[in-house]
Amino acid sequence: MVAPSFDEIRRAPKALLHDHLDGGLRPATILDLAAEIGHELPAATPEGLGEWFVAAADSGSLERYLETFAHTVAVMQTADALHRVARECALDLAADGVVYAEVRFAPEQHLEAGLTLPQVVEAVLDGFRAGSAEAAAQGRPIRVGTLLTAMRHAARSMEIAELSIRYRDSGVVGFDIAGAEAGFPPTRHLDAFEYLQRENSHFTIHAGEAFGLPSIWQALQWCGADRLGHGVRIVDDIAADAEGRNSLGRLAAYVRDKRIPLELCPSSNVQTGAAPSIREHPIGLLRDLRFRVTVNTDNRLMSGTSMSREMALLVEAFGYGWAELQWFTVNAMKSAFIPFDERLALINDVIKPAYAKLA
Ligand SMILES: O=c1[nH]cnc2c1ncn2[C@@H]1O[C@H](CO)[C@@H](O)[C@H]1O
Ligand SMILES: [Zn+2]
Repeated sequence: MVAPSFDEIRRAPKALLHDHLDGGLRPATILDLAAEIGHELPAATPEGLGEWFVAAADSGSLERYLETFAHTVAVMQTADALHRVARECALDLAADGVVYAEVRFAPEQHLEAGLTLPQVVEAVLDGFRAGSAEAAAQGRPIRVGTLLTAMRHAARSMEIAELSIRYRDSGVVGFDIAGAEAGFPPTRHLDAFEYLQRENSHFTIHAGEAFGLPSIWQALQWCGADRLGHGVRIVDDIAADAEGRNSLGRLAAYVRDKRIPLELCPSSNVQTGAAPSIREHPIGLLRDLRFRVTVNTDNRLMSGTSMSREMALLVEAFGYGWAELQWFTVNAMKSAFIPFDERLALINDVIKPAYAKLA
């Protein structure tokens, strides 16, 4: 078997469930926007700035990794800036061969210059629409769904959940909580999750990244999350016996039995210290055990990565071929928050025919 090359992976259709809008700006755009508002940056060229983000995020701790977002959030405070960033996000993902993406951001972080929450959401949704239309015109169709994130240390999750329902027919497909995990358990936002369940809505929760099993357990069994953002620490509930057979604890078994999607983000996990290296990333074990594994970018800017690069890293580390790459892609599509018939159409009309040709 010849390993899929980077160029081939770029051409293959890919599905992405976990990507932060404020973690994926083009460095040149940050420079432009910062100049307009007089925001001081740690580097003066696109190359230098890109390298700075990766180096600063390469910190071994989620808290320090998150500090780098101060610079991206600072330049995303006007409707024009939000529109530009969202438009470029759709174009960049489409250029990388992503055909379906759920992109998330926290509206509450974009109010510093006087925008209201609805204005923030509308600017981003418009930007995604514009970028997707341009990408389609260039022969690279992409469907972008938006997830609204509430910051777990703050107290606006109910408001943001309501916002996600208000815009559910205009491009918002779900809800999430993000930010530092230790000390901010999912149940802090239980009222928001219960509200969303009553609204028949979908949500994912960042859990099991910088904190372990209790966070995953709460996200699923108290809050009712449809998917786990990262969820990588579920391996703490898997043990190998003397013969090397893996046995699953009750929580890990539940996650696998219920086909709970894991939004794994290999490079990001190495940077925050959630995994020692790509080669030692639990994705290898979780795939072997047939958990519903998906591959994601998390923050393309902070990790200097793309969907194609994450897949290429896995091909290199684990010897994966087209069968595995198709499996990751179909898993993601099955786990998407858009309606079932639309997921099926992408799987059957776009993804499977393309991988059949590549294999
Ligand atoms: O991997 C992550 N874990 C937890 N929080 C994150 C991660 N990546 C980004 N954010 C946080 O989510 C906010 C909204 O997009 C970002 O501003 C960042 O603070
Ligand atoms: Zn994330």
